[in-house]
Amino acid sequence: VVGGDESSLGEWPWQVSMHLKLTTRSEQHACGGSIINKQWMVTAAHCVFHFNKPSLWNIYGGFVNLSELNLTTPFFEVEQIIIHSLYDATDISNDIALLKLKRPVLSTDNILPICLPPKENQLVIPDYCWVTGWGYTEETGNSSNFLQKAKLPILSTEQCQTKYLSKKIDNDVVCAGYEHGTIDACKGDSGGPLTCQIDKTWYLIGITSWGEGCARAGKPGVYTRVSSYIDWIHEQINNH
Ligand SMILES: COC(=O)Nc1ccc(-c2nc(CNC(=O)CCc3cc(Cl)ccc3N3C=NNN3)[nH]c2Cl)cc1
Repeated sequence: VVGGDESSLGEWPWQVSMHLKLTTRSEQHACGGSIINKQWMVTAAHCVFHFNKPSLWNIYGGFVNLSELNLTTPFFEVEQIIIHSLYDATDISNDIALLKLKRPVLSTDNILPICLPPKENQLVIPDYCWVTGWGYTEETGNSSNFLQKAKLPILSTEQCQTKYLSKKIDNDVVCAGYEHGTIDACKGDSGGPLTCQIDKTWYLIGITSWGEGCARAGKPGVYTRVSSYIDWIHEQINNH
């Protein structure tokens, strides 16, 4: 996250770090993700598309400081990876995937699921929501040790389309960002949550997906709109 602030433990208890095992003894934060119930988490399809073997991933939750993780830190193992069948890497559409964890997550103060929104736009999305992650803090920077958070204005689909004239911006994505840029998600944040507090409840409104650079003026972040995939999510969870 560019232009964000450090989060405190327990502030975003659904946020997980997905570590990709590069060799038997080395792994690295690759993407964010969100816990949605005891045994399932949601991330971006592009995070797992080329790495769709469950044994490649270690999932860490309940922490904010990446540098405190070591090879003795407990992690969740992945049982199954379900990538949306209509995910298209060329236009990054349907950028959503579900991971079933091998064992149920025991909720603690620092590990709790985020609510899924109702399908389609039954909820009124507030003017501002929050993006969180351990991604780069500058476009040409590096990832953050501490989980970052940033509040961003939500754009209408029409507004967002005017920012990306060469792309197709439809109602399956939601855009967030200031006209002047400055604050945005960045490399390493993808798969993580865009969350909004509505009537005291936090909802997973978006999944960090793509943008043109990070925090550039007139180039908002583009997030998979979770409310467009609620039927798909429930179908997968009930059938696997
Ligand atoms: C110590 O461990 C590490 O350093 N690990 C580590 C892990 C992952 C990556 C990494 N991840 C990606 C996938 N894309 C994103 O994460 C955000 C895309 C995105 C979304 C929005 Cl909404 C807005 C802007 C952007 N945007 C555009 N340009 N840049 N960002 N690319 C790379 Cl590189 C790099 C290093």
